[in-house]
Amino acid sequence: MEHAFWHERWEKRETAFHEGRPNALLVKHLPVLDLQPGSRIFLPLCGKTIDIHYLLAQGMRIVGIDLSPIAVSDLFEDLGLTPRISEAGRLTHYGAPGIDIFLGDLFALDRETLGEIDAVYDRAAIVALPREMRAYYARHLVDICVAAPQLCLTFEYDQALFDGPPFSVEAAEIDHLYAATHKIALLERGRVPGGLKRREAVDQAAWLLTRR
Ligand SMILES: C[S@@+](CC[C@H](N)C(=O)[O-])C[C@H]1O[C@@H](n2cnc3c(N)ncnc32)[C@H](O)[C@@H]1O
Repeated sequence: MEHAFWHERWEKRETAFHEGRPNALLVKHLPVLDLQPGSRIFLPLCGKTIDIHYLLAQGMRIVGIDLSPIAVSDLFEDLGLTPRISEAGRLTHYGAPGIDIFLGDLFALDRETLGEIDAVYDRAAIVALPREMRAYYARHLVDICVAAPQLCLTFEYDQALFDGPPFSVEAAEIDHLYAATHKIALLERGRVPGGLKRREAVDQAAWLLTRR
């Protein structure tokens, strides 16, 4: 999607993707990432997700990136933290103890700026992007995230039923995008409780991607 699309969503507060509680699949499957307190976990396209509050409460350190200044300032306000704000090349860095958030385009985030990470958590990130951008997204993550394992959550439904985002990302696409670099394990697949956009026939899947 164009940047303007997302800026407009945040300005109009059309943020139905934002969950009011920690994501159930994250809570269930976080242990597979085998992280320790102090581990640094990267959330691409992080918005102001409550999952960040949850991961901080587990003792994790967070690094995230989002395009929207509204999302980033809401996130720090919700956390009750006052960030230190500085330039980081084409991005702006918002930092507080245990948390680094970059404001700007994921594709402008390089490996050095991201720093060392222990895991990647993709929730509502790959599914937020149209098909042609997903290949670019996956290649970029592989490039900047080096050997970190990834917990990736996807939706699967008949794309003819409605337009994304969120888009349907089927198992074959995960395989196509990541099989060359990662071992891929399906942790769980099941119906999305309540469906999506008033459609019931939507599944969600949780994938563990570990670097070969
Ligand atoms: C569907 S929302 C998901 C947010 C969050 N992961 C969550 O679970 O609530 C997608 C987010 O990606 C951000 N975004 C879209 N394209 C981006 C890009 N190229 N770089 C950084 N952030 C982007 C949007 O501003 C939006 O907050």
